[in-house]
Amino acid sequence: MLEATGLSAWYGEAQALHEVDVRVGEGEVVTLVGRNGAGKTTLVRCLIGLHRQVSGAVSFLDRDVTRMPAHQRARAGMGWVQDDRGIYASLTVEENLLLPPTVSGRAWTLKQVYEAFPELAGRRKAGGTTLSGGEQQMLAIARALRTGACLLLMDEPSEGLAPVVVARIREIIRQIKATGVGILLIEQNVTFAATVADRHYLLSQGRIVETLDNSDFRRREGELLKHLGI
Ligand SMILES: Nc1ncnc2c1ncn2[C@@H]1O[C@H](COP(=O)(O)OP(=O)(O)OP(=O)(O)O)[C@@H](O)[C@H]1O
Repeated sequence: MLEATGLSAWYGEAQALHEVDVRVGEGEVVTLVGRNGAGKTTLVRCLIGLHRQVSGAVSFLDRDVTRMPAHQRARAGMGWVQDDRGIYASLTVEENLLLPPTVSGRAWTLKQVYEAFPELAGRRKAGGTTLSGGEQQMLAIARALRTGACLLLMDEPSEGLAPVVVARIREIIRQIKATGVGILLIEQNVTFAATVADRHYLLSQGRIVETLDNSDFRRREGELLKHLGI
């Protein structure tokens, strides 16, 4: 559903991505793994249309979106789950859930959200920022699903969460995958990545240095941890 070919990106004169190719299929979970500064965030920003100093091509659902601005890519079905979670502090959980525009017929209803995220159902009248980190992460994911996005791009969904909450996020990702939504995760937590994804791209200095299916990734988990320093 998403395919980028020969993506290069710059910040002024400094090149941050070099001829990167990535692909995410329907119902596929793919991670971008690499050290700080490897280019993971830049790559996702290029895919969703937020970084414009770029060359190469991006296609989404068989449409060339290379020149499409970010808001149109969102309308076409790309859902961005940011690392700061982007929750509106002055709104309740339910108001946060009612806010996103619907972009497709697969948009989750409030009922579906509350069934899949009982944690949010219990907190529907609570202010957005009174939530725990895990609940905020769930709200950010649920909001993207409310739009009907068919591809979710997530920035380190496991970051800063207790192991029991990380396990819950893993469960949620699997549940979303089962609906056919494609998921691209920036993930520094190799162990989490290995338990949730089908495929992994290793980035180093703005280049994809390896593409691994999950069995190879798991087999090399120790080595990857050591060599990547992540
Ligand atoms: N706004 C910016 N201006 C100039 N250079 C930038 C900017 N943002 C990122 N860079 C540079 O681009 C390169 C890739 O950074 P990027 O943030 O994409 O990496 P990352 O893998 O996401 O790292 P992190 O995990 O720390 O977010 C780095 O060399 C970084 O210094």
